Amino acid sequence: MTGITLAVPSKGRLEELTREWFAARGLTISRPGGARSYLGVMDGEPDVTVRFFPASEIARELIRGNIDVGVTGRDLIHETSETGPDSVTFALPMGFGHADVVIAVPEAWIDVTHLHDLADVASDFRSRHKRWLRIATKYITITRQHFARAGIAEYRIVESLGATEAAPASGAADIVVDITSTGSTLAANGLRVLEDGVMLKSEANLIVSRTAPWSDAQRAQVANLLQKLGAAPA
Ligand SMILES: Nc1ncnc2c1ncn2[C@@H]1O[C@H](COP(=O)(O)OP(=O)(O)OP(=O)(O)O)[C@@H](O)[C@H]1O
Ligand SMILES: O=P(O)(O)OC[C@H]1O[C@H](OP(=O)(O)OP(=O)(O)O)[C@H](O)[C@@H]1O
Repeated sequence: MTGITLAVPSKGRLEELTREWFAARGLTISRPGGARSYLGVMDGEPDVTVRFFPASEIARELIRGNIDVGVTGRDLIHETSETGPDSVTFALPMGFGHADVVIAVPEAWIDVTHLHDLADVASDFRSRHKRWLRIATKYITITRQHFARAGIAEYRIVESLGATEAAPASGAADIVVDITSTGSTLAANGLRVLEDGVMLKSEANLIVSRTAPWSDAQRAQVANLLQKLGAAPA
């Protein structure tokens, strides 16, 4: 195997900003096969194969070592696996895709402002309502880790694949863990972030796999690409 793989987001909010970011650093990514093709080219860099993947798959494949360098949100590396952050190097924050993974409760819960209040609520649910506090989220790993560190065990996760913020109003869950940037989706759904409820601050990052089995030539190619992008060596 020669050459290295750079994976960039194929859709969504990170796609265009990623390509603009590379272009601003003199490395133009093109998609010769059109928007439905998953193979790209970096002009003037024959050693670099560009692949377009969904942001979450980029996180998974960097951790597995199937791609060498990738662009995705920090949140997705933490969420994909507990050991995700140890399996990669965050080489460069890219200055876009800023968002926080937060714990939010219904605005009506006026006495619940901090995580320790939530711990009390969780026990109350068990003793008074005879059921678990339900948390709607797609951030299962991050939620479990954070709640375990906070010593809260009395809850259940309701896995949500979209419109997470609607879950408390619809009765599908009591509170949510989700990503937010402007806060407008939470506000529109009558939810408020706990004062100590930011679990993770995320932004798009240039990320290098630590598990990819590189030859010396590939290691040099990765170093060369990082240097051109102004990133620290991996
Ligand atoms: N509102 C937001 N503002 C800024 N960045 C965000 C926001 N929501 C998500 N992100 C960042 O963008 C990443 C990808 O989100 P996005 O919803 O575009 O993913 P996707 O993989 O394209 O979509 P899908 O989840 O539908 O497959 C998130 O993991 C996060 O890092
Ligand atoms: O704080 P805000 O600026 O309101 O952004 C937060 C919203 O953005 C993301 O959703 P997205 O726009 O990707 O929609 P989706 O969940 O339907 O993919 C996220 O899941 C939140 O719902």
